[in-house]
Amino acid sequence: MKTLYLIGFMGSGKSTVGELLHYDLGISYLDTDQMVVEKYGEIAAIFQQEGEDKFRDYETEMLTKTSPENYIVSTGGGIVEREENMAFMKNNGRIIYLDTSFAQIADRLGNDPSRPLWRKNQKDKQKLYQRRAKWYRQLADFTVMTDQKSPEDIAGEILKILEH
Ligand SMILES: Nc1ncnc2c1ncn2[C@@H]1O[C@H](COP(=O)(O)OP(=O)(O)O)[C@@H](O)[C@H]1O
Ligand SMILES: O=C(O)C1=C[C@@H](OP(=O)(O)O)[C@@H](O)[C@H](O)C1
Ligand SMILES: [Mg+2]
Repeated sequence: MKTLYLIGFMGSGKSTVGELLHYDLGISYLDTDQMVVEKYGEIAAIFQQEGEDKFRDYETEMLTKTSPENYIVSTGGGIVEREENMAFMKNNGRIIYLDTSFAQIADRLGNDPSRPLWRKNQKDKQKLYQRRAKWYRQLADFTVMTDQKSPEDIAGEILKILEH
């Protein structure tokens, strides 16, 4: 199976659904954020001490380590901030976009302090959401709407997509 990259905004469920698919399909799993944390430490600390650009370097480093076959990869919401990342995923695997409304994301994340870009004010977060939504849509081979669905239902929809 070609590697599956899950993309979407923070809180769309990439990490949660990625792990479910990993168990359902019995194939290997990676989360680019987890890989960064294991090598470089907590994300909030990286943003604070080294800046977002350095975090993006680490994120790209981890993405380019992922293999084109037999992996489920949950990406970070900002993976689309670099064109080289988008090109890498397009050339190496299949891309599924978890499309979630801003309102639902706000419900899920609340005041989560572990995501530095979620600490911005409401207007900036909405702008970021709109700017990235375009890229997610363009990049995706498939899109799954996630509002009002459980992670299990979303994983089930993806499994159906993979059967075709
Ligand atoms: N379909 C869903 N319905 C309700 N809550 C969800 C759903 N998917 C994820 N969550 C919750 O939203 C939060 C963010 O999920 P996560 O998988 O970390 O998203 P991402 O990796 O896209 O940022 C977590 O608290 C998770 O339990
Ligand atoms: O959207 C972003 O720029 C980010 C999303 C986060 O991952 P999730 O999308 O898994 O929350 C994480 O990579 C970091 O906090 C930056
Ligand atoms: Mg995640």
